[in-house]
Amino acid sequence: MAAFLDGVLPATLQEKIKSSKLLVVGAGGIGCEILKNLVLSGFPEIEIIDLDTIDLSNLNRQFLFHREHVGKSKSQVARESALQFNPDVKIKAYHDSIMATDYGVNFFKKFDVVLNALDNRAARNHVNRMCLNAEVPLIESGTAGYNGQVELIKKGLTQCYECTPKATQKSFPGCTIRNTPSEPIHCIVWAKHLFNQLFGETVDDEDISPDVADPEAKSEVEESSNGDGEKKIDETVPDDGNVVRVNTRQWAKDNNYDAATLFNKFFYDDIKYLLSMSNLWKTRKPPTPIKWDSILLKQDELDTSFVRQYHKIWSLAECAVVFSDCLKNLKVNLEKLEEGDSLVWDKDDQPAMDFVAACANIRGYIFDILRKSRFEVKSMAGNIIPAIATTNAITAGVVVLQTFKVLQNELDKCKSVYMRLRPNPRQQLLVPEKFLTPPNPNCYVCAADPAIHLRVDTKKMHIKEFRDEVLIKTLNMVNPDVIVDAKGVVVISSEEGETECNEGKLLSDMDIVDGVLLKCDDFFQNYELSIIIVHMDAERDDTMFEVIADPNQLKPKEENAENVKSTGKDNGNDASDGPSTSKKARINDVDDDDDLCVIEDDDDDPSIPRNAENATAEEVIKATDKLRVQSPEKSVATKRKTTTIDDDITEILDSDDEDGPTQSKRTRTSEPETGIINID
Ligand SMILES: Nc1ncnc2c1ncn2[C@@H]1O[C@H](COP(=O)(O)OP(=O)(O)OP(=O)(O)O)[C@@H](O)[C@H]1O
Ligand SMILES: [Zn+2]
Repeated sequence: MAAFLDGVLPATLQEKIKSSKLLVVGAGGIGCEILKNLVLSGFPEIEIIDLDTIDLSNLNRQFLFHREHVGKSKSQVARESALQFNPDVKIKAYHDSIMATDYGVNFFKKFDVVLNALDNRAARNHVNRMCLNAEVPLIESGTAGYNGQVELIKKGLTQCYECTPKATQKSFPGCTIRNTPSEPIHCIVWAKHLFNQLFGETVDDEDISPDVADPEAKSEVEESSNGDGEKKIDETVPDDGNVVRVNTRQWAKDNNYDAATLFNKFFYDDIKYLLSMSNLWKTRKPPTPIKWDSILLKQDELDTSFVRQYHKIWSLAECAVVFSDCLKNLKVNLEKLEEGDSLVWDKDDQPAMDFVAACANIRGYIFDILRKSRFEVKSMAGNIIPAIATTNAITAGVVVLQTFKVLQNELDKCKSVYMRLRPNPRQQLLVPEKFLTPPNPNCYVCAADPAIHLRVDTKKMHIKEFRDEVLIKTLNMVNPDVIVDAKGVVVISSEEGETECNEGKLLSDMDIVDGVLLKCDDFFQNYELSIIIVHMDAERDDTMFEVIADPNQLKPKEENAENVKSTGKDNGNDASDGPSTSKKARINDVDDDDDLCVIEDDDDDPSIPRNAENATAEEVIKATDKLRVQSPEKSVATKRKTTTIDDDITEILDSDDEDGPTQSKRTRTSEPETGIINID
């Protein structure tokens, strides 16, 4: 084996390698490369886990997989392919989620090093906690287009994955999505919401009907709204004034998902209603409602080969054909499921993707917004930064080099490394961090006695929401137990059914009010957290809750807002204070499935140093936080509801920095990056 030839690796390292056992988490773009490197480096015992099967779109960069493997388990095929390089290696493959309860702390303790090659935060957070508990060094990695990052996470020595706040999801005001779209991405988000309303898991914040509570239109619609300012999609049939109160899915089912009926509802009736909100159109171009019949004739003349021309911008009639076909297919797919189950939108699912491309473009025609090809819509809707095979390969190479250092106990040399597109003035493409970043004493995961403040309207939040949205979705617990500290009352139990009766209660019903201390415990993650409740009276559209890790952040709302305004920064973003920026969430924000996204320049973000020469060491640390960054600024100006599309990334800028990586937080654009690998 090449790596064991004398002179390739030092003899001492060879010895360490021979007696080590590694876990690779994820067998995708980076994971496959890592596995290949490990096998070629002579590692004798490797375990690899991945929950997914191989997709056609993986083949352009995941070289352990070939066409005949499509549909098969990633981890198992990766194992088989890697064994061809070296049949003597013992590789154990698991086709499973690393978050499954089978993989507890003892499972992690078996390994000398864990190598993460994941694509989502939930799993990254979880592995972070398990490795901290098991006291196993974790090498965390990620790529975004041409940028990549590798870092060591070692309990007590370095920052953990959750020491600094994560990137916030790019969010759009709900009214923009529902009433006044102006960019293709607004139409795409709306179309994804429509998919969920009709076929997926429905989420209140993903309503697609006109929003009469839009502050801009408020005065004129106040009288006509139903008191709470909301106007449900299903309540509007303006032509005949007949208000039908059923939910969207039920309404579509009752109409047998008839293309003409649905089309007229979403693209004619609702648009007519929007037009009636005349305030909205005083400074904007009004939309043009479209009737199904008006495009029907043109549909018959179509040559349907356009459907697979992914770079073509479909005409209105073509969109209507796709809309109609997808409705039929998706309806069949939905009917195959058990009653109550729903479809999950997936960019790689043909009808789901086609549906979103067609609906987004129809809305584009209505609002005179630039139309996009299916290829572009896929890129934007799937939050894809094209994965670059070479970045993955380089990143995986660095992961294995870091593994060597860990095995040789040279932890001080394991500084984070950033991959960049062009060399810096020092001719570096791989830019090392200057020092190991120490743990954050306020981290709500790796600090000695982690505690957070939770600002919440205790009279509005139910126990179930508290568990699902705060503990599971935001704080990443898997199966929490919660007791009121002073009284020992069990609020949430991890035992099934034990506290079901509490789920519908409000926090205040259970005496969880301002100042109360809750003890939360996730047995599986071996994670204990104290939560101190801070009551706030939430107004409509206010943030549902705020997680505050740094008590200094616990200032009156107005004061905080002022700070944000006056400095132009979110004051809590100081990495030295850790996840001090409050983590804010609305009930039903979309989940952050992927750490990568479609990007756009965000040159105005003043909190990001452009040039390391001008940046203090802290600023550089702050800016070089990997694929996780800052919480959102408190929105002081807007009362509009927001909706989100997936994540944000931190990207290394090609600046003239002398000293190290400078990163810029980027957000999405309508234009894919250059150098795209065709994802279809
Ligand atoms: N909880 C988890 N347990 C195990 N594996 C996971 C978990 N979450 C994600 N993964 C795996 O991590 C891998 C990440 O690889 P990568 O980023 O290349 O994604 P991909 O799905 O292969 O590609 P793409 O998302 O670009 O289509 C995927 O194979 C994914 O299945
Ligand atoms: Zn931490």
